Amino acid sequence: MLTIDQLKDAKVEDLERFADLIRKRIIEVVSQNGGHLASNLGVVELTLALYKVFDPRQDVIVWDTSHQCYAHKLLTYRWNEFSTLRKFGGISGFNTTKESPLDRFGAGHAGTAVAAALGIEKGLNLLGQKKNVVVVLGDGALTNGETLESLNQLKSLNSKLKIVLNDNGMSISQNVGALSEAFAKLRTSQAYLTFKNLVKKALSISSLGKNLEEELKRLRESLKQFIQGVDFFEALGLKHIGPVDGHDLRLLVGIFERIRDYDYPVVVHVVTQKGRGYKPAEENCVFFHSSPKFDPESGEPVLKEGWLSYSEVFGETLLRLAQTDEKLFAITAAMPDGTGLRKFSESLPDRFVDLGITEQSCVTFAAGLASVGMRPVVAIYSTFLQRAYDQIVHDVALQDLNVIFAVDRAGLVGEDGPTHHGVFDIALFRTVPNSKIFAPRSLQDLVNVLRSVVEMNVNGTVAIRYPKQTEAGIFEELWNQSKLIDPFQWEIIKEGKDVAVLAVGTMVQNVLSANLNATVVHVRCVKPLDEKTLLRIAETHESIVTVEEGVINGGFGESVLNFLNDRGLVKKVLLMGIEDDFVPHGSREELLKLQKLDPESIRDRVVLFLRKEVGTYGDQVGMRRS
Ligand SMILES: Cc1ncc(C[n+]2csc(CCOP(=O)(O)OP(=O)(O)O)c2C)c(N)n1
Ligand SMILES: CC(=O)[C@@H](O)[C@H](O)COP(=O)(O)O
Ligand SMILES: [Mg+2]
Repeated sequence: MLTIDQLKDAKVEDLERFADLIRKRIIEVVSQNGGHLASNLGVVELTLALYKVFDPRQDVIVWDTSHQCYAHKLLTYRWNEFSTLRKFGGISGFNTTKESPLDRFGAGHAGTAVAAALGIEKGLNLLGQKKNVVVVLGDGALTNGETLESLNQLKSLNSKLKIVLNDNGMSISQNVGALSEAFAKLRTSQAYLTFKNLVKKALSISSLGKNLEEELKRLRESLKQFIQGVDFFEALGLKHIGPVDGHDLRLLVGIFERIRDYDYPVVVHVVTQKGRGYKPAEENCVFFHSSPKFDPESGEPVLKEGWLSYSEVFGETLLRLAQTDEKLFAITAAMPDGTGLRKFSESLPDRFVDLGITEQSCVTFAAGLASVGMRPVVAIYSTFLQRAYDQIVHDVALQDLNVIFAVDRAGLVGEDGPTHHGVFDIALFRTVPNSKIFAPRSLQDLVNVLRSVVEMNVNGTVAIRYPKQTEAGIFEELWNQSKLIDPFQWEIIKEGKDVAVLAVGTMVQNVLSANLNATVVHVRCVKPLDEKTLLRIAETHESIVTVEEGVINGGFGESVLNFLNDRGLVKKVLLMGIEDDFVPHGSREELLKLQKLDPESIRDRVVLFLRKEVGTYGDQVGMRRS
């Protein structure tokens, strides 16, 4: 066990031992629970040096995205509880103020730290509190629009932010874009290597009382002929130190000590290695970015053989379709692997882009492509697509453009928790005029829906949502058995008595497993409603239940209520979905149970609903909470 108190008392020579302890603990727990292994192993020295000099109890340290916060958590009094990382009721994989006041700003989405830190700094100044505000920012998050917008404001806001740029050359996969190329040149240049040694020398000189930054500046000037410099920071009015070795504890402590009292904004550009100190993660940091459980000895992951994710099936299907349809174009926001597009990117590189963590730009870029007749498919996780609401409305829908949104990780994602659950997309897309929302219920259904949308030219703003889930299957068989369907038509899977359950996508299986004597309908198309089928259901059933893995507010169930109300059809209706609250982290199964969306809960609730006389919407809301 190690705490910040021990760190404060330690000598710099002890820190290497501390780094070993922290790495061991991270590997031990992540191998059991899964988690963001590679990013966390890369920032162990950086965190130790930072917390040796700054103090998260006094200063404000804001971690961008915060997927790399494990060493921070361990040092800030969560060593033992860390064994519960990402488990239901346990420690979150991200910073959250609900867990500790030392997690100063909650996050999970990238690019928020600089803006938040600027606000914090401004607020503290107005409140007369003198504190250092420090941001730890990844090179991937640096290229995000929100980060760039905020960096552009540092000078005019008279900020004194200290920004530690953690440059490992990687986003989840290889970082992209011009800035990232410039950094790559800098990292590998002879100048950086020479500079590393000179910085060490400078530190020993500055201990004699000279100003480190002046010395570094002088050194940089003298190296200018070698350095293909990143003048970027200078243009933003930021002092810039580095690049420096982010695993050299003594060097980092020395630099942080010297910048602590600067009264102007400064960027310390540190170079780290993702996965550092654990060979399997060093060798495959993409896989170990967000790792499943693995054997700590061999690094072998625990995977289910013969199971396919919806993402893989989406990627394979799109590739097949694109091989014969030259208009199809795939776009990802820094997640070629997570979205299943890796193979597409390698097979059809001219019709694929990874634009980095720029969800908004991805959508408008797609709109641009569509405006000249291409057929773009934007694959983004549901939670990150929230960022691009205006682009969906203003750049795609209002312009009548044909863009397909592959909304991955729709529904509860499990261990990543509330920052990542994809529960708002139905409500989001429902508000967009003329949009279409599809929710396949199986891998085969996903292939059929995507094929049909593309081959039957379903136009406009089209969203296809699917979960973070694997199912047994072989892609070749899914493809060979695929067929064109009318994607707008609901499917009556089972005829029953008294009650009809309208289940969206993933919920079809749970409703079937609930084993109710009910009519079960697969709502393949959430919007527009299949009015013909809904009217028939309403004519033949007294009670209707809707079940969706998304928020009830603004969700599918509400559209059914509106439809019935508009036609004066008085029915008993129960809406099931995600309540008006954030859902914590835990396994998907645990969370579905918590939300009463597992088969047993669905069964109990429907039975109770049918027993009770419920005639008003208010009663139904009451019922949902019982
Ligand atoms: C808005 C948003 N888009 C995408 C992601 C997914 N994501 C999480 S971490 C990450 C890479 C971040 O790279 P970097 O900031 O360099 O951190 P590193 O993992 O390299 O330490 C991405 C793309 C996210 N969290 N938020
Ligand atoms: C921090 C972050 O946003 C990503 O790393 C995300 O956790 C990946 O999720 P998947 O593991 O579902 O791809
Ligand atoms: Mg990075």
